[in-house]
Amino acid sequence: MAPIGKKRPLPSKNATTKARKRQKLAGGDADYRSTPQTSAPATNGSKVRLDDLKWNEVALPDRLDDYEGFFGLEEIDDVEVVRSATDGRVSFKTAERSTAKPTKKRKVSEGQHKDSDAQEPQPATDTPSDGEEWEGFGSDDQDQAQQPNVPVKAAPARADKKQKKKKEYKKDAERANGTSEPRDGDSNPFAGLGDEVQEDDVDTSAWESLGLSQTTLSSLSKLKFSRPTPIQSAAIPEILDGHDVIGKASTGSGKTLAFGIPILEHYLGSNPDRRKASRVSEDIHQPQALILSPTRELAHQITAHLTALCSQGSFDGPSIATVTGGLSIQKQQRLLSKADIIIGTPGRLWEVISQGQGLLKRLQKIKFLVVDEADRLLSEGHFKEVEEILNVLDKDDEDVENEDVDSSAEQQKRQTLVFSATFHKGLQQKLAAKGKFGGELMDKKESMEYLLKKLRFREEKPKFIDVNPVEQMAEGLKEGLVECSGTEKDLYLYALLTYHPNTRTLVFTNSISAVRRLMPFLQNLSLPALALHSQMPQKARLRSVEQFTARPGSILVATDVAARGLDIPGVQLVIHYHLPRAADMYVHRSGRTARAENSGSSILICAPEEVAGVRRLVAKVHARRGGSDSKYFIRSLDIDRRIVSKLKPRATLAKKIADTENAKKQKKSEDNWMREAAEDLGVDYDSEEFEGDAPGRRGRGAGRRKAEREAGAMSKGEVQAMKAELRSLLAQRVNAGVSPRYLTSGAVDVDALLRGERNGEFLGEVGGLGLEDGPGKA
Ligand SMILES: Nc1ncnc2c1ncn2[C@@H]1O[C@H](COP(=O)(O)OP(=O)(O)OP(=O)(O)O)[C@@H](O)[C@H]1O
Repeated sequence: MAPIGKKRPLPSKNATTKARKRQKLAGGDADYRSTPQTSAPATNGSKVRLDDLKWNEVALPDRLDDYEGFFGLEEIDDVEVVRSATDGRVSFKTAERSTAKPTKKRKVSEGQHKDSDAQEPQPATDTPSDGEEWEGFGSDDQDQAQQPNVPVKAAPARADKKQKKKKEYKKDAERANGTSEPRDGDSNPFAGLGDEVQEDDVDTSAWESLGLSQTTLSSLSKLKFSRPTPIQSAAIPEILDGHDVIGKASTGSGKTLAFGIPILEHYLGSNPDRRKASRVSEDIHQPQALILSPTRELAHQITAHLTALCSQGSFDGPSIATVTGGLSIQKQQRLLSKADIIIGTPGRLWEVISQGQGLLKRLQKIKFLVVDEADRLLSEGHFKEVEEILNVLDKDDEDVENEDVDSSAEQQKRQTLVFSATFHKGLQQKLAAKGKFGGELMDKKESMEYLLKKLRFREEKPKFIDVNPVEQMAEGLKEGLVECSGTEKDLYLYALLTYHPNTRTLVFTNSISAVRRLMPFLQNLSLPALALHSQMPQKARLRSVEQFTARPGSILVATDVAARGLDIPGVQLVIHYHLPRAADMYVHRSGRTARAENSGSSILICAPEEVAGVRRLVAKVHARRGGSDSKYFIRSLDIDRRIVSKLKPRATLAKKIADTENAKKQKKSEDNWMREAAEDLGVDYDSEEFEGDAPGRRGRGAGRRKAEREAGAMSKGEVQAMKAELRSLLAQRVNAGVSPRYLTSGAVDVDALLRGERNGEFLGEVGGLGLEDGPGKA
């Protein structure tokens, strides 16, 4: 039998019904009435009052919503439920000796609370008639009650442990909030000095000058964030003072909490009784903040960061709705109806707003509008949707359906927070002009100035905070480039990955087709590669990020959809397989490593003809930091070509297998498409006739087509033979020819490499990148 469960008491709805029940009970036929009503220990097998049983709160995963109404569910061990044969009423017998203890809450079984759940706490010493309205299970509860004498299953020990831990958290937070009962010795002003800091907590005195609440400090302490980052120190007080803020700080420097903490503070301030607020209200919420993100993954990540911050304390945190494409719109709409904070990508957000359902009106009353990765959101690509969202946020009264909002007054209240690690030149200049945008700019619809104007800062001069005007790359980042011919990029990628076994690596390409091509290539070489690009189904995208986060040595091959904002701990290496198209993108891609004061490496793979351009691009990024006279020169990594040549046969074979399989897949889907088209037209389709080298069909791409055809024409047996050959190559040791260090199974034999010898010999001279210290140390 399942443990008996009951819900956290809800407020009484009907006092009259309650009184009626009492009367009925006074008539005296409920079994509990025969239970001795004392706090003395119940003896083995004795009947006990429901309230006197040892209820344990069921541990549920930490989350912010109410877990489908199951928060407060309690269960109990070692109790027998006995149903009377005469009147069907049930009573409870403790299977073992237990001490009845008074409880503060009413103990109500699910489905039974409608009248009784608002009763005042009843001590165990109450007389039977005092406030007892438990009537036993009614006939609706046949499943549970029809089986007398079935022992209740023991609650898992893990739940007890978690429960204990939760209580500790709660106590800490209550102390932090000043809401707990005074502890022994609290009357002594020095009593706290001797207290040991909880194992889970860190000293947060460095945050104190920012004027945060004890609740937030307690959460930060539990997150082990002992001090604010520079952008947090600079931005939080300004935001708390009600200013619009434009914040610029390098990648991985904590910008999310720079706006997240003030939003939490606002939430705490406007909901002094958080428990009540979230329990009682079934009403549609008024969201307080709207956070715009350029990518779905970043939106989910911001949600995760804010959830982590809000789930540390004892308060009921804000309800957060993440509104991104690719996931159920209905579910998101449901979440939106009770959201305090909305985080979304412009496309889906616009779709939801356009469907009506009152979201628009509520969005017009938000207190914070956050534009994260602003230079991306305010540039082409997202321009249209952001513009539309900003338009409706500030729509004039007469334009809004059923509008009853004084929009200009509401706009005055909204704070606008704009954050990014990079601002393109135009945007930065405009932002530096601090909100002074002329009316004539309204004509230039496609201009950034127009959008900035649309942001409608509440102040003429938003606070512009640039914490790293001379340093936009993360401090712990090492940069280098590897030069190779254009046709050898795959081989050099393999060489770099081979040199960094068990290293969480992000490989950036400029196209989805490159991701699709590289995936089977790397997987054939037994490398743990995962894909991420915008044409993958959203669930697969999130799964890739999840697996990449969970598996320390994995490799994520991605387009620039992963370049911005993604905060995956322990990314040690970023490889630019294709060169970034712009300097800003180089900053963001490279910023996926060396985050939050960690170190990491960023390596560009370039063809000889690309080197000059790359040097210029990287110098441009660094020029901003060093002034005009200190030109940054990115180093070439001198890879040991002997090792690379030893890797070549396996790379070539892996590529051939991947190409063959791709070509076969492609041919199949093309064949299907052509056949269907032919059927529609009512003509015969002969693939060979169609593919023949008809005169005049030669030209651009003919060579590639021929190679694809050949690859696609390979028999299954031939592919199997290639796979067997690759397997045997991967199993062989690759002798460097200079010392006994070997590469096996697509990964470096780390033990051999680390046996007192410098790994630098593999890559040649790689000083400056830290690679000579061995894999994972970069
Ligand atoms: N005060 C702090 N102390 C220690 N770690 C922190 C602090 N604030 C944030 N972090 C952590 O630093 C990491 C990077 O933060 P975040 O993702 O906000 O960076 P970002 O500046 O937004 O980067 P990007 O520009 O790439 O989006 C996160 O893992 C976050 O949990």
